[in-house]
Formats: sequence, structure tokens, C-alpha cells
Amino acid sequence: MGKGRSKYKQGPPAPLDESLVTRKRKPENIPVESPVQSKRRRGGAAKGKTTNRKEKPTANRKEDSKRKRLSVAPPPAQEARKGLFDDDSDDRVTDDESDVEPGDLEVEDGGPSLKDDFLAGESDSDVYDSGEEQAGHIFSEDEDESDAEEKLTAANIEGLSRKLDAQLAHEAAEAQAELEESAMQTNIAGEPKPHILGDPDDKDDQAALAAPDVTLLRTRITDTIRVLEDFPNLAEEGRSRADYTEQILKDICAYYGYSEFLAEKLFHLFSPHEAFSFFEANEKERPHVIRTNTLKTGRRELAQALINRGVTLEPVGKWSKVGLQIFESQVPLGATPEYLAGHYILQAASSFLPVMALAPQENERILDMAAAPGGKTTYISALMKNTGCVFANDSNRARTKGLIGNIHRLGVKNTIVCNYDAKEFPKVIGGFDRVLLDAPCSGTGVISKDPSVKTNKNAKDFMLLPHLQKQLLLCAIDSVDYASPTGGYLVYSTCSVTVEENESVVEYALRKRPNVKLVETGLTFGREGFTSYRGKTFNEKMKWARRFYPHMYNVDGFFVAKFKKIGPTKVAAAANGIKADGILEAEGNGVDNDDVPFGGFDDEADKELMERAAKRRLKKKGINPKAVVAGGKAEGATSKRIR
Ligand SMILES: C[S@@+](CC[C@H](N)C(=O)[O-])C[C@H]1O[C@@H](n2cnc3c(N)ncnc32)[C@H](O)[C@@H]1O
Repeated sequence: MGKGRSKYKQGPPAPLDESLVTRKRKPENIPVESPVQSKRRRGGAAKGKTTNRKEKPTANRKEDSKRKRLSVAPPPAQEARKGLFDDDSDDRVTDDESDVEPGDLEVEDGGPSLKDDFLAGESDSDVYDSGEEQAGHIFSEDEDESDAEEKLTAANIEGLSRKLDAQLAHEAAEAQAELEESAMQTNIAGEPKPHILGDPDDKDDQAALAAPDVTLLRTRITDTIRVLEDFPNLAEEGRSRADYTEQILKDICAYYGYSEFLAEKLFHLFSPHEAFSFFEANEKERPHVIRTNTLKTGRRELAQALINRGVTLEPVGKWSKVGLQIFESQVPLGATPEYLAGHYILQAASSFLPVMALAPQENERILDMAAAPGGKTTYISALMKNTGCVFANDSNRARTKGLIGNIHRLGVKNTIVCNYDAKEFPKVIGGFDRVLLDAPCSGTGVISKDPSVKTNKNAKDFMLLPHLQKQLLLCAIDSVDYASPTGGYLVYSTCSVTVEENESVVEYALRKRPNVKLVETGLTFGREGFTSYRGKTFNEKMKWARRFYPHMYNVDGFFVAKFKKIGPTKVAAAANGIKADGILEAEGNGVDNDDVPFGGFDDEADKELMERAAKRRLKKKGINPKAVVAGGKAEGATSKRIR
């Protein structure tokens, strides 16, 4: 394993502390750990007799933790990734999924392009994969098992301890260098009003604003956050919040390399302070995680086998019984005998969550509507102990090859692979106990894996993707058997954090299908879904949906919502656009359904929406929408701009 490959424990990052911001950028990422986790790790190290890590004096430790909060990451150019998961050190983890298996790279014309691998079935648009239990599995309450795992961790502690020593030495050196440097610099926290926007008539001020030094750029971002969060005291005279917001968005684009469009969309999901943590987290690699295939082995056995091969690992967290986080490996994890024998799959931690929420039961009939390359399908089968039947569908034929490969390697025997456009369900087959729709999406939750998302998504993508997601979600609902004796559930997930692809899609489905309601996911962590966002209000039960962010949990960004179907979809009624009758009045889904027809997908309504948005976009660019003909060209003009 190459240098700098260390993975940090999953957990929330430390908050931004502007008072500690210096004008120096660190060359490497800083580990982020929750207090609980650092405590756990310290406790673990203390337990392990073999540890040789020296305890620092308290003062130094304090200093170190302060330093961690600086969280100074390199700008857009990311740390090179080398070979933990492959022998040739190629950078294969670019898509949403962790579920990316070596087999996925072999295919398609033109060589190993993961990016293409993750396209939606029928279009070439950049659509991302998102990369999974029963409520009972969420916490490992099995005491014997946790004892054994502690022993396992202890057995592994020597490796962890070596890694921690190196990490601490590195941090101490950095902290010292920063201390020395910051002593020579202005104390930013001491300045009552940061001079950010400056005098509009001062040429020097304006020149500095337009072309800042990259180090100053970062300082200006943190200064602007301070101003935005204490506006009455820190704003320069005559300047509005909008002026500062405009400036910080420009600075974020310049520093991290986002398009203005995406920077703005992502920035508004959070407070300025939190947005900064989010953008920072996207510059850091997420921990490498493997999922134990319980159809073939147990986590303890697997961990022991890998430790014997020189892998440094530990259980991913209390919330999963099957995940192992890899810190270091002497061997390529995609080619070990255990891998080839199907004892594990490389799968991002957040990709476990939708399956955990789905909570498949033995002997059920389950549909995984967009299944390739099969990280979630194979987890579903494992939880079902190879009983019942899983229909694993994906519209992209090439990608089903990877899916089939994983199914065979992992010894899954209860699955039927199919290759339909999921919009054809439930006509193909319906009446499922549970359905998982892990929808194609923009991948804004997995920017650390594929930074190209920063620039290659535009407003059109955020119209077309939700359009597809809404269509798929209605089909998913219609494929569930509301009268299933054990189920009647549907999980919708994406590896995107945008509201358009998540809450808005769920809200749409609640409106169109009064026969479903939102229920709790059973996931014990994750932030609540938005019940309101920038003037839009959503169903109050949207709080039961879960949002996962890289900066909060050190996992890929993800969204998970769970529905319970409470009545039949009247297919004939849907086709005719007939209003739902009173069957659902007793339960209802929280949406005012009085005038809601069970409808097929409302193409017309969406078309209108899209046209309106297209007009708004043109106007924003100073183009008269009326002067633009269908092909997008302004009539009689080479330029679209109308003067
Ligand atoms: C997020 S990925 C699925 C990842 C998969 N659930 C896993 O865990 O390995 C989205 C998948 O949707 C597929 N897809 C896109 N459009 C589809 C459609 N209309 N019908 C079925 N599958 C579709 C893509 O080919 C892609 O494999």
C-alpha cells in the first residue's frame, strides 16, 4: 500500500474554527474523528498490550485537536489514489459505488471506463449509481460477537497502532510548522471586520477580488463565512448578504473547481459554515469498506483471514454487523483468495443503508429495479439467506454482466437477473413483497470519487434526472403488493444530496399515489429529510427520510426514504386518469389527496415544468426565450443574446 493511503475512522468531522485559520495550506488531509470515535480508538489502543504509541502531554493533544479542526485540504487536485483495491494502482473508484467490483472494469468498448459503467441504461447522460436490514441488524447486540470483535480489533491493534504513530508524528510536525507560521501572521480572529469585498472604486481591492492568490482565496472563504454568520457585526458598510454570498460562491468555484451552477445548488443545502465542511469533505477520500458475504463466511473469520494477509482493518461501526473498514493492505483487496471465493464485496458503507432500510425477510419476493453491479442485490440475498426470490433488473445490458459476475462469485442462488427498462414494471411482473429503487442520479453525494461531477452537471440534468426518477418511483410503487403478509414496503435511494432528486421526487410520488405513506427507515443515524426547503414545503413525514453527508459521517452522500403501500394501485383507474376512491381515507398518506388521481406518469405536467425552467434559465442569461426556437438557436441570429 502506498504512502498516504491511511483511512480514517468514519465519523463527523470537527467544526470549522476560523480563529485558527492561517494562511498556509496543508499538503495532506487531516483526519476527522468524532470525540466518541477518538475515545474508542484511544481506548482500543490502551487495551492492546502490543501498542507502542506514546501518549502526548495533554497540552499537546489539545493543540493537535485544534489543528485537526483546521481541516486544510488541497484544492481541486486530489490526492492520487493508489492500489488498495487493485494491483495496478489504477484509480477505479470513481462512481458512486463502492459496489464497483473489478469485473465491472473489464468490459465495454474502449477500455475500463467506470464513468460509462455508471450511465443510465438508455441515455448517455451522466447518471450515477448510488453504491444496505432488518431493524434487528442495525445494532450488534450480540455480546459474544462484540467480545470476539474486540479481540479481533486487539489482534489487529499492532498494525493500527503503527499507523496511528505515523499519523500523530505527521500531525505534530504540521502543527508545529503552523504554530510558527501563524505566530508571524495577522490574527484573523482579532480583526473586527474582515476586509473582503473592499471598496468598489479601489482598483487594488477589485484586482485582488478578481484574481486572488490561492492561499488568500481560502482565507477569504473562511472570512466570508464569519461575516455571513455574524452579519450585523462583521459586514462592511453598504454591503448586503447577497454581495457576500455572490463572492463566496465565486471563491468556492475558483478554489474547489465547481461550476457556479452546482456550487450554488450545494451551498444552499447548508449553513455557510456547514457548506464549507461539505465542500472540504468532497476533497477527501472516503474510507474503504468491504461487506462480509454472510452466505459464505462470518465477519470474524473473514477479518482474521485478511489480517493474516497483512490487512489492517476493524469493524465499520456498531451499526453494521457485516462491514469492515480497511486501513491498510499489503495485498490488492480485489484479488485475494477470499475475494475470489466470494467471501466479501467492496462496497461503500452508505451503500449498505438502503438495504438495511428495506429489511428483506426470508422467503419474500423482492424487486431490485436498478440493480447493477449488484452490491445491494447480493446484500438483499444474503439477508434472505438465499431463500425466496430476488428479481435483479437493470436496463443497461452491459452492466448486467457485472451483476451476474457478482451474483456467481458471492454464491447467490435466489436471484433472477433481468434487463428491462424499469418503467415497464409492473407490466413485466408485479406483486412484490418489497421493492428497492436505487435510482440513477447525478452523483452529488460521491464527488470525492468522481470530481468531474463538479462541472459536468447542468440545469438540464437536474430536470431530466428527477423526471426519470419520478417515473421509476411510480412504477416501483405499482410493483409492490400492498397486501403482502410480511412486507408491502418500498425503499427509494440515491447517491445524490440535491432536493430535486430526493424530497421533490418523494413528494411527487405521495401526491400521485395516495396508496403509499412514508414510514421510518429504521436507520439509527442520518439527518432528517427536509420538510421545507427554500420556499417549498414537503410532507411532514419527510423527516423520516434520511440524508447522509460526507462531512457528517465520513460516508458518501446518500438519501434513503421508505414507503409502506396501504392500498392497491388501481391500474385501470390510473390509465384512465380516474380519481382515487375513498379506500384510503382511513389511513391516508398525509397529503391532501382529494383531487389526486391515480395517474400514470404525468408527462404533460412535467413538460410544462421543464419548459418554464428552461425559459427562466434563458432569461437569467439575458436571452429572450421567445427568440429561441426549438433547437435552441435564436431565430435569425448567431448569438443567442438579444440586444
Ligand atoms: C445507482 S445505480 C444502481 C446501483 C446498484 N443498485 C448497486 O447497488 O450496485 C443505477 C442503475 O440504474 C440503471 N438504470 C438507469 N436507468 C434505468 C431504467 N430506466 N431502468 C432500469 N435501470 C436503469 C443504471 O444502469 C444503473 O446501473
